[in-house]
Amino acid sequence: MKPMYLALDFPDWQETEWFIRSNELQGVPVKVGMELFYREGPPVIEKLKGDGHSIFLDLKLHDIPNTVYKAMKNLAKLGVDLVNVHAWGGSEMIRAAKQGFMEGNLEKNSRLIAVTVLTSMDNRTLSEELHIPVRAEESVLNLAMMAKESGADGVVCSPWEVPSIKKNCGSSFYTVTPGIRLKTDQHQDQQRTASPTDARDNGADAIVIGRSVTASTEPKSKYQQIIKEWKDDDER
Ligand SMILES: O=C(O)c1cc(=O)[nH]c(=O)n1[C@@H]1O[C@H](COP(=O)(O)O)[C@@H](O)[C@H]1O
Repeated sequence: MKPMYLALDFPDWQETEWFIRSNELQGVPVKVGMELFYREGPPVIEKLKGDGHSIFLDLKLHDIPNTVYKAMKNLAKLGVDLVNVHAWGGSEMIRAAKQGFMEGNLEKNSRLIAVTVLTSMDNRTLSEELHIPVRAEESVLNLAMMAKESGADGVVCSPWEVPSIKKNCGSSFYTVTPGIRLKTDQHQDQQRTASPTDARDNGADAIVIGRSVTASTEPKSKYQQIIKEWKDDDER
């Protein structure tokens, strides 16, 4: 089954562990982001791996190529499924990240992916604030093609951009889609949102789900509801 990564956006390990255990989510695929990693560091990855979780380590590296190369070499040694950089760091930075990733990577099945346009941004953010003269879909596709050319194994994008990425970058180019919300959910700071069904129907390879589950009054049943929508018909 295609993975659904649960975003463990919690302040520390204690709260994370409590949430996983009390909702019987032991062993599900998880995403570790800046909040948890900056507090707990690499040991949190070892703990989660020891508990059987596959991991998307989301630290979105974005710096000069040499710094990203060295940082990625260290991150790759943690042996996670997915690790990411910002595509806006440019082709040279992504190539450097790939070099570090390959030198440090002990798990041959892991992937380096590039974040295109954050799902919290819309066309207005791009045009009015960042002075980018193209719409989000076009910017995402340009970044995806550049990332592929530079050695990335896939991208982070919204589900709506997956079909054009697959068409232009090939079906094996991996697409991970956050900004997932059920129709009745709050969108919070997300702009380019989609439902798990939309993500599935658009051909996303993995989804990321956070607050719709973690901030829910009934996280366990919400998780089950979302994963049911995400599964292919023949897996139901
Ligand atoms: O790289 C990411 O994971 C990411 C990229 C992006 O464009 N948008 C995005 O929301 N994310 C992450 O995906 C998660 C989404 O969380 P929720 O909005 O709570 O579902 C957060 O941990 C974000 O940091």
